[in-house]
Amino acid sequence: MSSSSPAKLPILPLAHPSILLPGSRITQSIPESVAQALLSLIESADALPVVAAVPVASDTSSALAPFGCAARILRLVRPPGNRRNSRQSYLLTLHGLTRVRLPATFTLDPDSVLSSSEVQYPDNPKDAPPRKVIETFKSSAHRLLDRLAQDSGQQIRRDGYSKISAMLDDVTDAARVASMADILVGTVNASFADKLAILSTTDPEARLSVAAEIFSKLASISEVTSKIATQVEESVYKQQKEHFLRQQLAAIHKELQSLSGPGNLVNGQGSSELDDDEQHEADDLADLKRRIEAMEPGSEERKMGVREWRRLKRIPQGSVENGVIRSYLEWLTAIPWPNSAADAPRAITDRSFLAAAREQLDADHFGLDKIKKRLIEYLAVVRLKELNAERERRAAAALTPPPKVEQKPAKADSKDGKPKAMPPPTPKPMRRSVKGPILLFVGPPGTGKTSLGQSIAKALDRPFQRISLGGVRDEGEIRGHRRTYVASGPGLIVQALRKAGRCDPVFLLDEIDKIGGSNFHGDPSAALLEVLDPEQNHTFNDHYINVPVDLSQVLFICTANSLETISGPLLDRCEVVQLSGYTYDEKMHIARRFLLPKQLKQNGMDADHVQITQPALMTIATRYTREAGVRSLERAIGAVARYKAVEWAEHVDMDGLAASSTSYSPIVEDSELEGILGIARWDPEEREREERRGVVYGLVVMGQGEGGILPVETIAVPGSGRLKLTGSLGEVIKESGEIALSWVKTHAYDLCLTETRLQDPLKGIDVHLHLPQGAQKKDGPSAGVAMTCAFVSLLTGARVPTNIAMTGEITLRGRVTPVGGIKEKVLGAHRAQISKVILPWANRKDVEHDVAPEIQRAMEFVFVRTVNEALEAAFGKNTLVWRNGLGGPMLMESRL
Ligand SMILES: Nc1ncnc2c1ncn2[C@@H]1O[C@H](COP(=O)(O)OP(=O)(O)OP(=O)(O)O)[C@@H](O)[C@H]1O
Repeated sequence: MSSSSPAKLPILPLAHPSILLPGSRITQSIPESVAQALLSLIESADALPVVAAVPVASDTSSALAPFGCAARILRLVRPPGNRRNSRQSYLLTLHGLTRVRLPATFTLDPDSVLSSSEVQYPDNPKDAPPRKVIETFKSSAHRLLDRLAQDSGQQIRRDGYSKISAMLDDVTDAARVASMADILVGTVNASFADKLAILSTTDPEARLSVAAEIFSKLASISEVTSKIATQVEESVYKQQKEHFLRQQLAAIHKELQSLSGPGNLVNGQGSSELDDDEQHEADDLADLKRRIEAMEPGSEERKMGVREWRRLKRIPQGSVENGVIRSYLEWLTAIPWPNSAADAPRAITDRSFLAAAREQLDADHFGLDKIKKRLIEYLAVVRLKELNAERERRAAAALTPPPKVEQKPAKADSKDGKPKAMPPPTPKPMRRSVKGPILLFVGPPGTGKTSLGQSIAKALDRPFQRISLGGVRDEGEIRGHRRTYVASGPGLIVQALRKAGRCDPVFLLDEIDKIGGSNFHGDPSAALLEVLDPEQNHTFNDHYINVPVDLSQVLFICTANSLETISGPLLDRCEVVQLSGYTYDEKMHIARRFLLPKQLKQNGMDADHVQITQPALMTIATRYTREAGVRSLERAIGAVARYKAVEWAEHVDMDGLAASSTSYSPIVEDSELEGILGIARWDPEEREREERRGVVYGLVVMGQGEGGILPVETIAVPGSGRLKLTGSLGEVIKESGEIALSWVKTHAYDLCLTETRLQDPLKGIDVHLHLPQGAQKKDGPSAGVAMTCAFVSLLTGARVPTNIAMTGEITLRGRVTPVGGIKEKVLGAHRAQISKVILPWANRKDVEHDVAPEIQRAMEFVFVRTVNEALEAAFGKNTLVWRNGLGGPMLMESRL
């Protein structure tokens, strides 16, 4: 850059941030002293005078910028008369001509007004700026002008920007394009710094580049600003619209309410507490927020809660999605998470805990000594683990330094939903590991499985929840359904956890033998496996909640009626505790001590109002019910109590309370039972048990785990020696039938059924074997002895007395092998008033250990090793005719 043609011009400082560019105009107010100096300049000059308008470089000092603009004075306006003395009262309009440079040595004299100084006019270079630079400049200028035209609300402004745009196109002279840059930068809303940069750039090519940059920057800012403005506008519009519609809705409701008459108005003011739902809504939301804030900082559940809370805030109220998120958050915050305050430890560590637990079990249940012993062992293990965990916790607490006093508690999320910075987390207390093995109570209905579970919960002082799994076919019932499903919700486990309100309850998983296996709804028993597995259940995944739920503190107890349908892996995780049913003696005690008082209380009576005699109670147990447990017995006692309640109420109503109660007798005699409970279901003489050829009684355990007797019926029909089996028999029991018949055929000659050893005893006949009680599926190896006896009875004509029942399996060689369920079977036989039981020799120990002494005394047990011994025990000594060693028949006493 070269400088030439120095000239002397009066220097006019422009107050910051005013700046004048060549080709532009500016109007400024100036103090009177400056105006006077300018006026004298105007008067002394021939034409309109020129001054150098120099900007003040910053607002902090009065130093001038090194460049200014030579400007012609266009106008100087004197203020009206009354304001003549005020400062800055003159208005000066200047027109910028060309840029000037102040000498480096120039300093402004504060005392002189409008001092003159030498200035230099920078030379224009000979070469015009290159085309490319001009193109870039023009396109960025067009982009900015278009943007400004778009953004401006007034038509006149839009027209102005379009005209400038057209003018720019018209300028083809490369030398003039640089002055266009000055004019445009002066026109658009460029900053002081940008304008100063343009003023200080004397080289036209460089000036075009700087101007292009400024235009691009301004266009981008304008674009972003207008985008944000549109977004804000849209959201405000949406909110306004929603608010407006809600107002309208409220108004419509109000109108409708007033139309439906004053009957609906409460307090005569036309509004009820039901209308005040906005307040409730706000309260509910505040409550929800509080509960999210109370969650453990940094935990998965809290993160999920915060995320969903933010979504809830974004979604308009009343929408379906809003409801879905609300109910999800209700669930999420209602689950007792491990840190929840309700998680109070209890006196399990007390020295008296086990004694108290024993008392509790005795107070709730009669008998069941072995089971109670097992439960006390179980509780002792739970207690020991708790004590160990406690000790470890203390040791860990002693090692970790105490938290600093100034540390503030975890702060809630801020109003805008953004989590505030968390203080460093305090060390987490170690999780208590109070797990014992998972108990599985197996036994017939009504034997106290559920109530034992309740007693354990009471002893541990933990909430008890019963989860019924009978008939659960869908995995979703255990694990919950994903939120994408309509009306989805959490599964049974999470529901129970919420009801329990603590994270360490006792859960009784009832009837796990009735849970469905794998099907197209998933595999519920596989889901149960995850629940019960201590390795996995600290991160149980409920599909609805979708945050790992810790079940490691939950004590699980399962119940089942039989073990047969429980899947192997599930059984593997449980420790089986067998309950077998009660003897009549035990039932009498349970009825007197527990069932009768309970039923009297439930029916508003007491022991003075109803007294059931011992024979009457025995009759209820033996003739009105015949079950392993005591549920029907309890029901029957309840029916007696209700009957007496009606009698008592009628008596009181008629005679008044003061009247003598001679007409009302609290005693319930044996003879009255038929009038109260109807005809007894079971006949004491067991008439239906007829002693017949080909029929014997076997012993079975039914599907519910209940023991009983089962007739084995056989008949001979014309045929060709085949065996026909009916009665819903399984494979194993069918095989028992085949083996029994083969044994009889092999020994037909010895039993004098045939003349020669090779003769078939079934010549011309088929044997049909039937096990009645039709619909029940029967299987299992225990009917071999009974079937053999039935075949022998059929073919020889000898009969087995009906007071005899038998169980045991046989081999082809005629040995009797042991079977299971002896206790249940013997109890069932006792209930059915069987007096003699034939059992395998190997089951002797089971009877000695498991069968109550009073039953052992009341019944005769015959233990047999071979089929021959069994036949002798069944038919009686010397009843059957056995061929003697010489081949002739050995005549014996016959019952034919
Ligand atoms: N040994 C007992 N002492 C006192 N009451 C008992 C005893 N056994 C059972 N009961 C009572 O019998 C009733 C039925 O018992 P419970 O409901 O526990 O049976 P359950 O074995 O769970 O039956 P289900 O297999 O059908 O679920 C309860 O009222 C219970 O208190």
